[in-house]
Amino acid sequence: MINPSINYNLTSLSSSSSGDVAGYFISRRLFFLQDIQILELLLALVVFIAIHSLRQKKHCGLPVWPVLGMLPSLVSGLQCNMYEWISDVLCDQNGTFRFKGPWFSSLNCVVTADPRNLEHLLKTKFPNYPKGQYFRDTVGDLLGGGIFNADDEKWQRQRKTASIEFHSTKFRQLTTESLLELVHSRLLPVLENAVNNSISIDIQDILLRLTFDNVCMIAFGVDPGCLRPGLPDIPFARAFEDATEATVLRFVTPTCIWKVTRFLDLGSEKKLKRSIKDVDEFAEDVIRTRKKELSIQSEDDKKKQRLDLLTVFMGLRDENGKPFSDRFLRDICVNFILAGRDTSSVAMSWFFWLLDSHPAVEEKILAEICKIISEREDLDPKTPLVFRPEEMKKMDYLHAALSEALRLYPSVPVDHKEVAEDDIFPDGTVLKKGTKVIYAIYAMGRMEAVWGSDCREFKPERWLRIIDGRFMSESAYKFTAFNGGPRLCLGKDFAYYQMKFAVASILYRYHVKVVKDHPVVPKLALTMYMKHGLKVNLVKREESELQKYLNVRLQCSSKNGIH
Ligand code: HEM
Repeated sequence: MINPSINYNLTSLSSSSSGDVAGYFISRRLFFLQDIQILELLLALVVFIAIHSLRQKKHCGLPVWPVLGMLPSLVSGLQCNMYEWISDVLCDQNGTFRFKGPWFSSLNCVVTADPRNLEHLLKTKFPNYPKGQYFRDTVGDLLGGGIFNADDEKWQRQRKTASIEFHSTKFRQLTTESLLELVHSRLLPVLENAVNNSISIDIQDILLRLTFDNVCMIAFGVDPGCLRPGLPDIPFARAFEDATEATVLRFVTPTCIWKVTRFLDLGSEKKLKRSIKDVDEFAEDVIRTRKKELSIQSEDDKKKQRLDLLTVFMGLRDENGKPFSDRFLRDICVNFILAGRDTSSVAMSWFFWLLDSHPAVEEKILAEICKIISEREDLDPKTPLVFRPEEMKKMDYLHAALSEALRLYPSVPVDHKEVAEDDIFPDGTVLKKGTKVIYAIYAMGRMEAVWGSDCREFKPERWLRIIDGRFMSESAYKFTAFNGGPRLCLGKDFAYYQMKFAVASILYRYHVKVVKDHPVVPKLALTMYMKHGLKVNLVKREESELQKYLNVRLQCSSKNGIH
């Protein structure tokens, strides 16, 4: 901007100093200053017009910059909470927008949170929306040909076999028994130790250890012991975590760059290579040992003893009638560990965080638990309380509260598909072959159009039938935390069972109080971890507190606690 006072002085000085050398120089200097100011003004104007004209190119409400596309908006979204940023844009754009990334990146995609589009891509036109080559390339080093990363027949074969296994009575028995053992002989003692020593704990870390031990039992039939006293550092668990973190980085790095870095064995690619090597060594060791064990067992023993996925797949043949390769067996197990490890534990962490600020919900959960156990005919107050499978089924309010936590904080916040042939979404979005489609599960929970004006509130009641208070499920295309259609989460029932069992066992014994001012933000990862974990203090429940809910008197053998 021109300063008007200088302009005024300029005119008066130049006119009053004609013939005066000093005045001449002064006036020249001031003219020079004026020239500079005009130049500055022109320059500012050019920059302003350039910026303005570039910014004028808006698409879906977001500025599109030359070369960079919408990247600057994404980067500013990343500074705060990326999932909130996506939610805001989607709410603004009625549920779908097209993201234009830099020309050199792989970020161009269509982002949607419209249930009609989700039903279309997950069910109606399922074959037209595979995981695709981009996803396979990006996660291939870690996941290989496992279920998460496979399409078509390769996926179908694994899905079918695993589905039969997951729904078999024996398998359910194995998983419930191993969970019971882990909760009662590892989780609760670790929590009790924290209470007795008055120490805060990171409950997300504890729950991750619980589900890691549990899923390794299911997948490999081995117990890594992450939740043993002292919470030891388990190299396999660490390698697994490092490998998933480094893999996620590939999604936000241009493909050509991470491929060159991988070739040169630098940075996160070096870390990825090393951690995958450690994961592979662990898997190879387990596979070798299992093969040896099976080779010296009779057929009858084999059937009786092991029900883990590794043993099941070892007994099968591929499409050529040959046993599966060790590499493929490794891929199957690694994929199941990824599927079952973080998802349930982060869901429980967000649940405990929400509960901390919703005491009325905690009261209702407690009332429900107590009502259920008071119906036991053989309730023995002297023995530690272990919830029974049939009791878990009756916990409708807890089921609703966990679903509500998952609606607001889905363990998989965004998911990905690729368009196989040109298509049009029900909302009219045109999709060219090869387009990447991101479905924003986190954003869906925040869309008024989907959940109503109270969508951001934590209200388990929205999941209950008014007439009898029983749990009421929702369409998988509106509540997509477990995916939907043919690729619906295979572990959904088990996950609910596991979460209800662990949460009920904890809440019955302790108040879980989040440490004051503990920062809670999601981490950018495949699964929605809390970036700083969840620091909590546990407070033992008094017997008198539960008395108001129980019809029967609980006599605790310990002084003031609940078994
Ligand atoms: C709260 C817990 C869980 C949540 C929110 C959850 C969510 C999901 C989601 C969103 C998918 C789709 C992923 C994709 O295709 O990109 C999925 C798939 C899958 N989940 Fe879960 N999951 C949970 C727990 C589990 C557990 C405990 C297991 C097994 C032990 C499991 C096994 C699987 C498998 C095998 C698939 C792949 C299905 C397929 O592609 O056909 N999940 N899950």
